[in-house]
Amino acid sequence: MQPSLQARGLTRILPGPVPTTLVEGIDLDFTPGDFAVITGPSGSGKSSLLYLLGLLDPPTGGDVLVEGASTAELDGEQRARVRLERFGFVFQFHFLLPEFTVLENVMLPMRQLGRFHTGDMHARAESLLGALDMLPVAHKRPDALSGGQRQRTAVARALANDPEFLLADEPTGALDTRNAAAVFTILRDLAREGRTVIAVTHDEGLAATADRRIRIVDGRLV
Ligand SMILES: Nc1ncnc2c1ncn2[C@@H]1O[C@H](COP(=O)(O)OP(=O)(O)OP(=O)(O)O)[C@@H](O)[C@H]1O
Repeated sequence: MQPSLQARGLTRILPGPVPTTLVEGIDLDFTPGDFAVITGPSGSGKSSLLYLLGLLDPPTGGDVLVEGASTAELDGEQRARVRLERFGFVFQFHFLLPEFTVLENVMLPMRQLGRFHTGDMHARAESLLGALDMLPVAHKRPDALSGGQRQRTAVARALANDPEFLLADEPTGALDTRNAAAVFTILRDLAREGRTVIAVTHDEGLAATADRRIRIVDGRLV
């Protein structure tokens, strides 16, 4: 199968009197349906790699290819557009907007993309929340939810624009064991639907449930 996302010699070194190497020389291929985890010791560069793959940070060397197309020459605005259209992100802390309801939070990326009519956005957000058993709390604000519910809202929001790539940085880091396992099951199911799902995790038990494990030490693949 043709890779959907590729890293080629991916490198990010922060300049300074003593340059800091975050990741160096990473080559990876991902295909639709991949459920991959990135593991490694604290400070090894896991988040840095994920942020590079998600076009959140620019590399200082190498390239990320999306559906075979180089992103090396894109400016900040073009990278943001690719992210909005093709990537969904889930972080350890959900970053939901507290003044909006769950439903409104999920609709926000659709508003940004500007591709959906209001009625369609509403229906789509309800459908995403329904699939994650979140409809009963769709009209609540994030501070009225449990940690697991907030993270499921964050997953629904990440799916708002039907991304090919779902990237998650320690998505279960703030959850208890049961909710953490539930979030991982959701991620696996999303990969089964044909998305490319890549998650950073410290949790060895959860990592063992992924199809593929990418281990990184001192910014390099091992
Ligand atoms: N903006 C930055 N400026 C300076 N150093 C940074 C910056 N971002 C990351 N680092 C350093 O780069 C290394 C890799 O960081 P990164 O967050 O990618 O590691 P990680 O494996 O995700 O760590 P953790 O598991 O603790 O979250 C660490 O030593 C970190 O301190």
